[in-house]
Amino acid sequence: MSTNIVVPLPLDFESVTKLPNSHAWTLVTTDSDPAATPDTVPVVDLLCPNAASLVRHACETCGYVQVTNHGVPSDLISQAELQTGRLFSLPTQQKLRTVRSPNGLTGYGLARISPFFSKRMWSEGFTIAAGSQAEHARQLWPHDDDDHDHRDSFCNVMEMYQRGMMRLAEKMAGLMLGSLGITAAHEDIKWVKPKNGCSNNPQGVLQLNSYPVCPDPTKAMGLAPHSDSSLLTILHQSNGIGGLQVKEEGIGWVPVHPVNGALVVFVGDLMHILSNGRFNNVLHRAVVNETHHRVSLAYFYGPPMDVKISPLIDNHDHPPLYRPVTWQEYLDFKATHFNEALELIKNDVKVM
Ligand SMILES: O=C(O)CCC(=O)C(=O)O
Ligand SMILES: [Fe+2]
Repeated sequence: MSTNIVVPLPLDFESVTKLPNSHAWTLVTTDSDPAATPDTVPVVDLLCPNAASLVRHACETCGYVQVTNHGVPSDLISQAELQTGRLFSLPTQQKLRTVRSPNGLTGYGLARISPFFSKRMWSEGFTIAAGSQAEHARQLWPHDDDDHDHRDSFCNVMEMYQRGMMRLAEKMAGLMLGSLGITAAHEDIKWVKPKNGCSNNPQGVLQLNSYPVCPDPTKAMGLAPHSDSSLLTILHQSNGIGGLQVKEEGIGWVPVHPVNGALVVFVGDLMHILSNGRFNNVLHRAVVNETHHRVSLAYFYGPPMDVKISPLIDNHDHPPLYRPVTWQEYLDFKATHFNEALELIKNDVKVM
């Protein structure tokens, strides 16, 4: 006898004209001041000679930075956004062929953080990892010649996009760590620049997010507040359609407006650990709107699964704040404890 575990599915957004109670949150727009502006708008040109120190400052204060001259062709980014929009505009039944299994990583489904909230989010997601786009594309477009075209273009673009993201993620990891005086020669982070043929490679997961037009955005939540479990995350958001917000100390929720040609890079929880708490793993969320379908592409970059991450800046003044943890162990922790996960791996630092 088999037990069927019911996977909660995203809403069929097109079929609803009113916000269902299941998706009605309190305190969504009332807890953010629409006029709030960030203290600084951290935009860094990666070709600028002092990019490293600007990135360090942004990571220590804001916990994110918008980077320009990042080396990922704008045409590739537009193609990836186009393919993402096309994927989410498929009929629900078609998307459901790739539904993520209860313990699975890839495919179509609700935001992974959904179980921690009693209300549903106004979004749907599609996760790609370790070449999973090929299998999912076959499920999405199983038939004729037209399908072949869709399948090939989806796979090619997503493959190239992930390659571009991995290169940029390696560059950003090197820049962030280098800005703290930790170079790739450091034994503990040799994996950032693996040698050819090395099996111990950093990992990347591509999360495509879709936020459909919403009948009542003041009560809906696109993606609830969270920090990312990665080392760093590279986010592309639709041009001209805002929705991303970050929590700023003493100010509250402030919008991160898309900057033309820029990609947003977030400090993830693991980078916060590596930097011994110096880099701010900023809380962020996405809100929705009444007129535009918004998509975002988040690339989560992390260490090889079996590598222990521990604070690399430890001296007498700053003893290590956290215990060593692998990405997998941390993800398991986060899956149980969500935003409390970091607190729970803290070392008992004695204050003298
Ligand atoms: O859509 C956005 O702007 C945010 C997405 C995000 O934070 C995530 O996927 O982790
Ligand atoms: Fe995020």
